[in-house]
This record gives sequence, C-alpha cells and structure tokens, in this order.
Amino acid sequence: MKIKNICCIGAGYVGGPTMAVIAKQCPNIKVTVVDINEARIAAWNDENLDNLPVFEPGLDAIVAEARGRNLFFSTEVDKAIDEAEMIFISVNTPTKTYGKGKGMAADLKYIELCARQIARVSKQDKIIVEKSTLPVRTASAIKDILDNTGNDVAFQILSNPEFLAEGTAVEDLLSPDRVLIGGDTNPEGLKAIEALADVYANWVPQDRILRTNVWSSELSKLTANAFLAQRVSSINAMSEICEKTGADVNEVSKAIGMDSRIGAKFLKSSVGFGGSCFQKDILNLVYIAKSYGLNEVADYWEQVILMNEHQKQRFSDNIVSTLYNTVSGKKIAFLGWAFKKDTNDTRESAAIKIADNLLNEQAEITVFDPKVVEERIYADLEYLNTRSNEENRNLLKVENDPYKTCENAHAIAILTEWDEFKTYDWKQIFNKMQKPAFVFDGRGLLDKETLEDIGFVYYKIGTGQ
Ligand SMILES: NC(=O)C1=CN([C@@H]2O[C@H](COP(=O)(O)OP(=O)(O)OC[C@H]3O[C@@H](n4cnc5c(N)ncnc54)[C@H](O)[C@@H]3O)[C@@H](O)[C@H]2O)C=CC1
Ligand SMILES: O=C(O)[C@H]1O[C@H](OP(=O)(O)OP(=O)(O)OC[C@H]2O[C@@H](n3ccc(=O)[nH]c3=O)[C@H](O)[C@@H]2O)[C@H](O)[C@@H](O)[C@@H]1O
Repeated sequence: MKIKNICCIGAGYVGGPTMAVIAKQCPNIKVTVVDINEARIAAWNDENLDNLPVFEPGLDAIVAEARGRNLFFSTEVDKAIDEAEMIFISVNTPTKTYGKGKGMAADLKYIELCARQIARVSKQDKIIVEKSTLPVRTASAIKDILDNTGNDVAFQILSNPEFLAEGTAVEDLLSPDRVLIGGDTNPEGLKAIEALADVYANWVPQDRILRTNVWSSELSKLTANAFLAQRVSSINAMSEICEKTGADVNEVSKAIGMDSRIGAKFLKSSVGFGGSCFQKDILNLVYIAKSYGLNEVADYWEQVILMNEHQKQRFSDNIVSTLYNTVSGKKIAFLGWAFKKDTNDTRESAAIKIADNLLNEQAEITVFDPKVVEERIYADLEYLNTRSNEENRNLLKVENDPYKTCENAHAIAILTEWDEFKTYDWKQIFNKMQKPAFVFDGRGLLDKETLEDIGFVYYKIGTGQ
C-alpha cells in the first residue's frame, strides 16, 4: 500500500519538524499538519521564516522548500483527517496535574480527544500512528475508541516514537540512528507497518528501520529517555564528588567515555537536565512500575529525577554561600535560559528553578538568552506560582545585550551552553562588574585559567577549587 496523503495532528516541536522532513523527502506525498492553536498554525504559515514557531537549525530552509508544494499547515482538522490514509498523532502528553496519578502519570486527554475526533470523522480505513510519547499499552485504549464507532471503518494502530533532540532535530530526522515501528503481528498489522516503513525508506536505509510489536515500541521510547537522563544524573552525581576531591569531571568523563562499552556521548556534567520530556517520561515510567506493584523498579528510576533536583538546588545554594551567605539586593546575571543551546524551548529548564531559588533569597536577576523572548521567561516563572507576577517582574529583568546584562553584577551564572558566550570579551565584562567578580559556570563552558587570569573568581561545575 503506497501512502499518498498524510495528516499530522499537533504542529508542535515534534509534529512540525517531523512532517517538514517527511514532506521534503517524499515530494509525492501530501502532508498536512493540523492544530487547534490558530496562532501556531499562522506562525507556521508566516512568509517570514524567522517567525516559525519552532527554532531549529536548518528547519527554515526545509519549510521554504516544501511548504505550499506538498506541505501544508492548517486548522481544518476534520478535513485533513478525512482526506488522509495515514494519521500521525503528535499532540502533547504532559504530566497529569490533577486526579489519580497527579504529578506522575502522563495526561492522555489530548490523545483521547484525537482518537474520538478521528473516530467521528473517518469514512475510510486508516492507519493511525502514535508519534507522541505514550505509556506502554496506550495503543489498546486508542484502538478501543476507534473500533467502537459503529461506522465499519478499519483502523490499524502503529507506534512510531520520535527520538529527535531539540537543537539537532533536522539532522536527527534526516539521518536517524533508527526508526522504530511497532504494530500488530497479524497480516493487517504487518501491512500497516510496511506502509509506514515505505515512507521512511525514501531516505532511511532499511537496516535502520526496526519493526517490533506495539508494546516494545511504546516502551522503548520511555526506556531510551530514561537511560539518557540516567547518564546525565550519573555524571552529575560524580561532579559533586569531583568538587570535593579535586578530581575534574571533564577528565573523568573523557576517561570513562573512551571505554567503548560506556561510550563518550551524554557524559557532560551540567546544572541539571531540562527539556519537556526527560522528567515527564521518567515520572511516567515510575508510575507504570508502581501501578504493577514494582516498587524497587520505580524507586530505581525515581532516583534519576531526585539527583537532577539536587544538582539544581546545590548550584543555587553554592551561589548564595559563596556570595557571603546573602544575595539579597545583589545583581546576578543569568547567561542563558533555554534548557540547552540552539533551541528557544525553555520547558523544565534548570534556569527556571535556579532563578526561583535565588528570587526566594531576594536576589535581583537580569537574564540574557539569545533566543528566548522576555514574555516566555516571565511565563515560566509565573507558572511556578511562587510569588506574584508583579514581584517577579520587579526582581527579574530581561536584557537583550549580554554586556549590559553583566554590568554591575556581583555574579554571573552560565545556565545554557550557547557557543556565543565563549566569544565574549570577558575582560570588558570583568571591568564593569562588582568586585570580587564571580562566575558560576553551570555548563563547564569557559576556560578556567583565562577567567582566573582576568581576575574572576571562577566556579566550574564538577571541578574542585
Ligand atoms: N519536544 C521534543 O523534543 C520531543 C517530544 N516528543 C513527544 O512528542 C509529543 C509532542 O511533543 P511536542 O511537539 O514537544 O509538544 P507541543 O506542545 O510543542 O505540541 C503539541 C501540539 O498539539 C496540539 N494539540 C493538542 N491537542 C490537539 C487536538 N486535539 N487537535 C489538534 N491539535 C492539538 C497543541 O495545540 C500543540 O500545538 C509529546 O508526547 C512528547 O513527549 C518526542 C520526542 C521529542
Ligand atoms: O523525547 C524527547 O523529548 C527527546 O528528549 C531528549 O532530547 P532533548 O530533551 O531535546 O535534548 P537532549 O540533548 O537530550 O538534552 C536534554 C537535557 O540534558 C542535558 N544534557 C544532555 C547531555 C549531557 O551530556 N549533559 C546534559 O546535561 C541538556 O543540557 C538538556 O538540558 C532525547 O535526547 C531525545 O532522543 C528525545 O527524543
């Protein structure tokens, strides 16, 4: 079965880039990305490619190539569902904020709404692809809703989790380590798997397209994120030991990473991992384990999150204690707010928690991030509900010039590893700061010797003083 018409529900960080790449690589397939968020769709359709709602290196060129040819962004959800043979569900699956499983389980209400809408609108057989990250066995809930419409339409449900990382989304999509497709093992299921595999085969080598059963596919996604986050928490745990013992976490990372069984990637110590998924997906895994009574398994994975919370807390505690136990009324400059470089995404960014901790100590914070807009920063703080919006706006300012951000500051906290921070004139920054001038480098980005030669008191995560 050759697919000619794809619809994707959800035009977010995953739906947008993923479909743009499918459209680029498969000019014969019409790809329509739909969303209920009108502003988001308008931004995807904006003539000015700088206004796309997702910033990803290389994405603008791909959208420019495919948009209007075989890539469309629309709010007409019903129409796109009706026309498509294959429907990707790429809506958000946040942590539940209410009811049973609050603070842990994935909130599947958006997924269920999609399933009900597909059930209501569909007149012909369709393949439904779970692109969102979902708890294992969600496909059976979707199938239940779809199979009970009474309108004689046959649905196949596939799991096709996305492994892209933000900031490298285009690269990851064009050249994925693997594409994972899970489906039913009966003949109809296998046919559906092959229909999706054929789409990817337009640019992904066959040996990188993995076929599994649905449950393995759903669970592999949670497992991959849990393993990745665990590596970060493991190296961050070592960073604290390094600081106490005089070892250097970067040297330790290099030494262990050269062991081919361990591998060199994902061993960079930091102020703590952020992003929309690591915490949410591990919490979800912990919830699933608990719901099967697997308490030791749940505790094991929960520790990855606890370690991450600790890493953020000790970073802000260290700022306070180093600045003579008080930051009240002191200006702290934040370089970076995004959860990692090369993205404008701030979801669960460590910077938010660190700002909140320091604001509790009455610090005056000024933030500069090359890609994050002022309103996003205030919205992130407001979401915490720790203090009034007015207080947040009084205590925290957002600047668009890094030098002004650091002027008169008592300390600088580096919270995102933007490359441009390395190119700044640090002598000029030093000259205009309060003395002693402190730098707390939460990303191990700058060169200790250079900074100390200038006169800074320089603290690098994972390095003893
Ligand atoms: N952000 C990332 O890097 C990655 C995310 N994922 C997973 O992909 C899924 C989506 O994540 P993001 O794209 O980051 O979320 P997002 O929040 O950026 O986008 C989701 C979009 O779905 C839309 N939506 C929700 N319900 C809808 C409905 N009923 N009809 C039409 N549109 C609807 C929302 O308006 C929103 O624009 C999540 O399950 C996430 O865990 C997986 C891999 C990477
Ligand atoms: O499911 C998802 O959402 C995605 O989550 C992560 O991607 P992402 O969160 O975009 O970014 P990562 O590069 O994984 O970084 C996550 C966080 O860990 C931090 N990190 C990463 C690597 C490292 O060595 N050290 C470290 O502190 C980053 O700074 C960032 O805050 C995974 O890498 C993707 O494979 C997955 O698809």
